[in-house]
Amino acid sequence: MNSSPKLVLYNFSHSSCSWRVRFALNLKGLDYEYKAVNLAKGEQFRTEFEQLNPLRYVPVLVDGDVVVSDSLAILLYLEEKYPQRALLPDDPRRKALNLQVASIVCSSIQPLHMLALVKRIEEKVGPEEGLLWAQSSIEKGFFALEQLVKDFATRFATGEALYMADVFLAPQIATVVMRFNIDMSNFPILSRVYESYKTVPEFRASSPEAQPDAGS
Ligand SMILES: N[C@@H](CCC(=O)N[C@@H](CS)C(=O)NCC(=O)O)C(=O)O
Repeated sequence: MNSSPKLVLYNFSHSSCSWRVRFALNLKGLDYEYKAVNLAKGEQFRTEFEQLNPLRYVPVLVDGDVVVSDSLAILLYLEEKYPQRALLPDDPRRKALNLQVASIVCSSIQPLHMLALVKRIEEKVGPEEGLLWAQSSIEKGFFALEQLVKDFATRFATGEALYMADVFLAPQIATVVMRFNIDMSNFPILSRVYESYKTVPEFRASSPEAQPDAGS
């Protein structure tokens, strides 16, 4: 009998950061308990959640007595503790490329278009400025990513297999297409790999619409 406690993921259906972790858990075949933190209702500010992550952001993974927040940290933790279905290649060059893509998405793109920031810009600078700021930040990042992966991308961002770069890119592209009306024709490589992601069952199963809190 497996005595390990079940993993618990505190997350929100429509959060792209949460989507990365759901996608990785699915790829690794890890069962987890879904705990919804409804960001639209401000549930990240509840005391119980703040005790798990004082930054009050989702996702947070709980694995027994280990609590990890921040999607990149969670992915690296999962990779070490649950090495099945590796999300980082052995080759140091491709491994670095995967880490670079993941880091760019989570530190140089997503934080620049998070809803709290966009709302603040709309309030302080002007109603149209939030969307324009988000779009220019996303496009700058996507142009850089296109350059970065151009010699490696085939079916997926860094080759024929799905790796960590894809785990970060797939929800990122899906989210900005839906939310920020990004014209993906400017990004032919990202568009091509995005078409591949849409056929991956583990990605589809991790999408916002497939989650128990999708309608909330
Ligand atoms: N670097 C963090 C960022 C986490 C983050 O920005 N989470 C957003 C949702 S994608 C959030 O919880 N926002 C709540 C808020 O802004 O109050 C990660 O990758 O997990």
